[in-house]
Amino acid sequence: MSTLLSVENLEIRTAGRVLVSGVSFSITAGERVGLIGESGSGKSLTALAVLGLLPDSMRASGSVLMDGRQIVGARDRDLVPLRGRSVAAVFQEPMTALDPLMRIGGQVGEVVRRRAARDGRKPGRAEVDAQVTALLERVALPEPGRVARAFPHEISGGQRQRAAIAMALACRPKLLIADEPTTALDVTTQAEILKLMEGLVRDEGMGLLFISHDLPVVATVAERALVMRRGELIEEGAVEPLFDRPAHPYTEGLVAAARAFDAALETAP
Ligand SMILES: Nc1ncnc2c1ncn2[C@@H]1O[C@H](COP(=O)(O)OP(=O)(O)OP(=O)(O)O)[C@@H](O)[C@H]1O
Repeated sequence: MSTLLSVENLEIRTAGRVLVSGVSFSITAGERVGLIGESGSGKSLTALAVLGLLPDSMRASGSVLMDGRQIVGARDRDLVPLRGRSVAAVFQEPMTALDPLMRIGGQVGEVVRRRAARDGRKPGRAEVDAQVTALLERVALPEPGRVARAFPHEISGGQRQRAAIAMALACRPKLLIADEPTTALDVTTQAEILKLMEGLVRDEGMGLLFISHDLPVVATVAERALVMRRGELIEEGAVEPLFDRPAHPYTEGLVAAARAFDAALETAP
């Protein structure tokens, strides 16, 4: 399998503080990888570095090769074509991806148009509308026609996240980065969206970098997991052996905490 993303010795600093250090990993085409670790361990910054979206106050060094292009040190305008075509992202709060003043259909349609323009095509209104409906159906949104006409505040949080996933899918990226995409949702919606994402990524043959502090969630979607602690990658491996027989005491602690939480849920009245 060809390497889609290769991160080598990534370091991220701000104002003399090292936030991420010595992080190296790679993702092959179509591979689903989880990135886990407690809050503040550097997961989101690592994802932002891959997207070339670190805040101006931060400096990255090392190498991030996305689809053969170097992200570290690249100018923003050189990264624009890469975003969408090679990599797209879904974040915890879908409103980060959605414009509150634009109808859902218009927003998804805009991505469809941009994607077509990249291939040198200019689809007509009917074709764009048909693709928007197909995408909204693909993410299992009920009544896609109504959702397309709705503004973001007129649909539920779970439906907004499905719309954000539809926009990411419309780009047809080779790698999808999902940063805690279900954390803000109730447990049932969370399970539905995880199942949906896992199926979509598998069907489309996309790579997935799925970030979460929640081990069972990562085990649902990923084949391999990376464990971060205090800005460093401390363990990685196939999900099942990693969770069944963690080598690092920190991973062991994460697993034990997840098990204790599950047990508490089962015994709850
Ligand atoms: N804009 C910023 N300026 C300064 N420090 C920051 C900034 N963003 C994050 N950090 C720090 O960098 C470290 C890593 O943060 P990051 O958001 O990557 O963690 P995380 O593992 O994604 O946590 P969470 O699960 O809570 O999102 C933390 O110590 C955090 O306080």
